[in-house]
Amino acid sequence: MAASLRFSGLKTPPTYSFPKQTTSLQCHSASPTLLSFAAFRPSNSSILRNISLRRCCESRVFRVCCQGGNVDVIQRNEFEAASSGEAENQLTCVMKFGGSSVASAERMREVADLILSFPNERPVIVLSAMGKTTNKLLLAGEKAVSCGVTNVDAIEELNFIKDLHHRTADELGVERSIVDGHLEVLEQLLKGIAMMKELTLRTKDYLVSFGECMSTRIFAAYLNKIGVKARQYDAFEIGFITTDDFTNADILEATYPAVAKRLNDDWISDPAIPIVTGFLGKGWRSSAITTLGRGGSDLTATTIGKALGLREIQVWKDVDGVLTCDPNIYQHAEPVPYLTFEEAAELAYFGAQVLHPQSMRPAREGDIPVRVKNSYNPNAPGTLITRNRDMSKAVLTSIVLKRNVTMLDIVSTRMLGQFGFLAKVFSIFEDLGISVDVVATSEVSTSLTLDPSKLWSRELIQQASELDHVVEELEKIAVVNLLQHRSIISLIGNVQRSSLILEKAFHVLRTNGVNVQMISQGASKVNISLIVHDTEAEQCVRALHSTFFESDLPELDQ
Ligand SMILES: Nc1ncnc2c1ncn2[C@@H]1O[C@H](COP(=O)(O)OP(=O)(O)O)[C@@H](O)[C@H]1O
Ligand SMILES: N[C@@H](CC(=O)OP(=O)(O)O)C(=O)O
Repeated sequence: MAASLRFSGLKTPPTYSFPKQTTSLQCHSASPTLLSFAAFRPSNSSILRNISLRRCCESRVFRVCCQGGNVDVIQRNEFEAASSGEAENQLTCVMKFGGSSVASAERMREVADLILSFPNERPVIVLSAMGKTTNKLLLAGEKAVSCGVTNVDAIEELNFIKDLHHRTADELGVERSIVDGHLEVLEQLLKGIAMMKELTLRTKDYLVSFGECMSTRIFAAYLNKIGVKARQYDAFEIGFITTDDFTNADILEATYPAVAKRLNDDWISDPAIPIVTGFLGKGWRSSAITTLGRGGSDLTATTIGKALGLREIQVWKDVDGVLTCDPNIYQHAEPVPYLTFEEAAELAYFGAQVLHPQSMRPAREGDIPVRVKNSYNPNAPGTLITRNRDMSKAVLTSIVLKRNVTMLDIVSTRMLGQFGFLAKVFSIFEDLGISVDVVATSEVSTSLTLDPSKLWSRELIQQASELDHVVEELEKIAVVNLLQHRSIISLIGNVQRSSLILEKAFHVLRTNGVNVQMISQGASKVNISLIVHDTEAEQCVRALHSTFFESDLPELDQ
C-alpha cells in the first residue's frame, strides 16, 4: 500500500503518494523559510506524524525518506552527505527557447551549438512551437469551422505546417516519421472541427499543442543524431497539472514535486538532456491538454526552475533582453541590464510581450535568478532578474504600453451610504468574474480599467454583451460612463522617485498636448500607470522614452 505526503497550506491537489518501501522524495518548499508537511495513513487519512522544519539558507530542496509509512527527515548535514555524490551530476539550469529561436532547421542547429557551448551546464531545455506555428494552427482551426470536411486538406496553414516540419526534419537529417503521426492526427482533428462546425476552447488547446509536441521531437532527435543524448517530454505527461481554464490555465502546486521527481529520476537512472514542451499542461479535472496562455513557455521554464531548485533560469529570445520599451514602438529601445522580480512581473502584467505575465511567480518563490538572453546574439549580456538590485541610481526602468483597454467612470448616485459604494462596485465585478486592472478612486466616484487579458480570452460577441451587462448592473447604483479604445502607459521604475518621474512625464505629456484620463500608482511601488486615448499612446511612449532614456536626468541624491 502507498503512503502519502500532504503539503500543508497548499490548496489543490494536496497529496503526493509514494511507495511503501524505503524510498526518497524531493520536496520543494512553497515558503522560502518553512517547509511543513504531514505523513498520512493511506487507509483512513489519520496523521502519522506532523513535521516542520526550517529551510537552510542555501539548500532549496529537502530530501525526505519514507520507511514503511513513517517519514524521517534527514538533517541538513546528512542531506549534504547523501547528496554530495549526486551534486556533480545534477541538472543545473533551465534554458527556454521561444518560437523565433527554433523557427527553422538552421536556427535549431544554432540553438544546439549554443547549448553545447556551455559544457559546464546540465540543462533542461524548454521549447516553444517553431516560428509562428501556434498562430497558423489557430487560423487552420478557424478555417476548418466553415470550410467543410472535404476541403480540410487544402487549408493553406495546414500545408504550411506539414511542409515546415517535414523540411526541418529533412534538413536536420532526422526521420520524418518523428512527426508524421502527429501531422496525421492534426489533420483528423481539423476534419473533426469541420464536421462539428465548432472550435471550443478545449479543442483549441489540443489543436495548438501539436506545435510544441513536434518542435521538441525534432530537436531531441537532432541532438541524438549528433551524439548528444536527449530525451523528449510532453509536459502534460510528466506532471504539469493545471486548472481546467482552457487557453489560460494556471499551474497547480502538485506540479512541482511531480515534475521534479520525473525529471530527476530519469536523469539519475539514465542521463539525457530533457527536452520539454513549453506552454502545455493537463487539466486536473478533465485530464485534457491545457495551455498556459500565449507565451506560456516562459512559465513552463520558471516552473521547472523552481521544481528542481535549479541555479538559473534562462529565457532565450530574439532581442537583447528586456528593453526600455517595445522595439516595435521605438526601435532605439535599449536593453535593461538588471530588474527585480517585482519590476519584471509588473512589466509583463502590464503588457510587455517579452515575458509571460505569470512567469515571474515561480522564480520569485524559488528565488531563482532569471536571465533573458538573445539567441541571435548570445554575447550580449541580456537582462538579469533577481530578488533585489541596487536601486540607488534607478529612476525609470522601462515603459510599457497596453492598448485597446476599456475604462469605466463610475459616479455614485448616493443611493448607498458612502462606505457601501466601493464594496458594491467591486462585488459586481466579482459576481461577473471580471478582473479589474487599474483603479483610481474617491469616496463617491471611481475610475477603473478592465483587465483585457481576461476579456480577450472570450468571444467578441460575448465581450460586448458582457460589457452591457456590467454597465446595466452598475447603473443600479451609479452613473456610468463607458470609455473604449484607451491605452495604459505603465512607467516601471523606482517609485521612490515618483515626484521626479511625474514631473518629467507630465512635462512631456503637456508639451505633446496629451490629456491624461486617469493616473494610478499601485501598491507594488514599482509602477505608475497613466491612461490616455489609444490614438495618442504610441507618440506618448516615444516622447517619454526620449526624455527618460536619451537625455540626462538630474543627479540623484541618496
Ligand atoms: N520591453 C520589451 N523588451 C523586449 N522585447 C519586447 C518588449 N516589449 C515587447 N517586446 C517584444 O517581445 C518579443 C520577444 O518576446 P516573444 O516573441 O514572446 O519571444 P519568444 O517567442 O522568443 O519567447 C520581441 O521580439 C519584441 O518584439
Ligand atoms: N507557442 C506558444 C507558446 C510560447 O511561449 O511561444 P513563444 O515562446 O514563441 O512566445 C505561443 O505562441 O504562444
